[in-house]
Amino acid sequence: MSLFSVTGLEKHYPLTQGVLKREVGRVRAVDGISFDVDRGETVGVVGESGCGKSTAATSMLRLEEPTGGSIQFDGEEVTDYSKADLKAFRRRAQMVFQDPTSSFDPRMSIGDSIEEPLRIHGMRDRKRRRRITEDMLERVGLGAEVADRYPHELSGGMKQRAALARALVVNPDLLVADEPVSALDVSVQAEILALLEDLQAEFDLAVVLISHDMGVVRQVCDRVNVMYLGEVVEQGPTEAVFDDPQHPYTEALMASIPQPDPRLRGEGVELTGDVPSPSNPPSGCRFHTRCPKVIPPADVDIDQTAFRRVMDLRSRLRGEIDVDALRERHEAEQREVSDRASGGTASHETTVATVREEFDLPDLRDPEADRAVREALEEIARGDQDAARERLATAFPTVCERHDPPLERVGERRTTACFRHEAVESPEDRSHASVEAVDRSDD
Ligand SMILES: Nc1ncnc2c1ncn2[C@@H]1O[C@H](COP(=O)(O)OP(=O)(O)OP(=O)(O)O)[C@@H](O)[C@H]1O
Repeated sequence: MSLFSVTGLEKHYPLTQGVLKREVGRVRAVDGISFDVDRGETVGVVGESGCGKSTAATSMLRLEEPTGGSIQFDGEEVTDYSKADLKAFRRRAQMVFQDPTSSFDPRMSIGDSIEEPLRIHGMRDRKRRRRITEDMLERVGLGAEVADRYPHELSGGMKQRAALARALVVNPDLLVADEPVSALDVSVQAEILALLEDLQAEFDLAVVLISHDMGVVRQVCDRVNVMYLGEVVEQGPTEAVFDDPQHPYTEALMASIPQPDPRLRGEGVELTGDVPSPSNPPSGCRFHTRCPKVIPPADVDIDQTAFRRVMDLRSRLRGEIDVDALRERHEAEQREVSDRASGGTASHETTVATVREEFDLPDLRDPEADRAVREALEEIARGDQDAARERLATAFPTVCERHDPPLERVGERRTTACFRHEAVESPEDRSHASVEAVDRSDD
């Protein structure tokens, strides 16, 4: 059994309205994630800003109360802990935060800050506390003399070293580090990560490392969990995930790592659109509204890029497309090119052309699909975005929207939640794979 594991961990925040604070919805910041970490292991949680990583970190340590799921630590259920149990747990499970400046009291010397947890956990002997503190300062590469200095006298990197010293002074078993290097200069980041690795080996720690940066994860994590909108979409040994990512979101994150050698860059998949709100996550696979590989319907002859663009148009058809603004911009551009256009008499055709251009929609080779897009564009020009959305939803159904892909095993300690995880070559295979996946998700 692992030292620490979470199963179906969930943290929802109520969305309230009015003086009576009536609950009108929920922010599903963390929506049922599961993973484990063992002694001597560093497990990463990676994803874009807002995907729920920090909430996962604080909920798994019960710094905030989770709204669901189980947390196991050394064979015990953390959600059942009494106050006294929690105090003991807080010693054994430490957290390091992103901003080393705000984690120190500016009026306290570094030494006093570091020995404070020892005092809180009952070590009365002042000299002993000081000895341990100085020893810890040496181990994090700062030197005992730093004990008498104040936070403002230290650089960001030094403060993060001191923060590690404070976390480790009580000899914990588990360390949760939330973006421990993202506030630091790039030149200092590698040093702190190397230190974290050394300390982890020395103290035989289980480490959960939270980061938005795939480069950081690659450097220090043995295994990784990729999170999107409150869910884990892929997990596995870091090497394997980087060598052969199974989820398009993982690929997209990897493509965002700066890579000077163009031969080593990923497929260049680009993410379109913003991260949707966790208070109203998309149906089916939550990533389908941005996924470069969203699965087209099997009976429509359409290439991947064109399908993505149709889906981009669809997802904006909740009244989000300001047709008048688009038209005005288009007309202004036209006026610059020629004086022929006379203001205020924009035609229906102009609007259709403008929206088509805005979404970079090509003519489709499948005549029926092409007709559906044309008719939808007409409806948009007439101001009926609902009708256009309905039409496109009917003409371009996708399994990714209708069904939630389950996390499935795709290798040794590897799982992913994507209907495309099987190698698919032809559209026939793809539709077959999708149907199988749908069948499984319906079980
Ligand atoms: N107290 C709260 N009440 C309501 N919503 C919240 C609360 N805390 C966080 N959220 C929402 O939950 C979602 C996840 O936030 P979280 O900070 O965990 O993400 P993150 O991946 O750590 O992002 P970042 O790296 O930017 O901190 C966000 O949409 C955020 O707005």
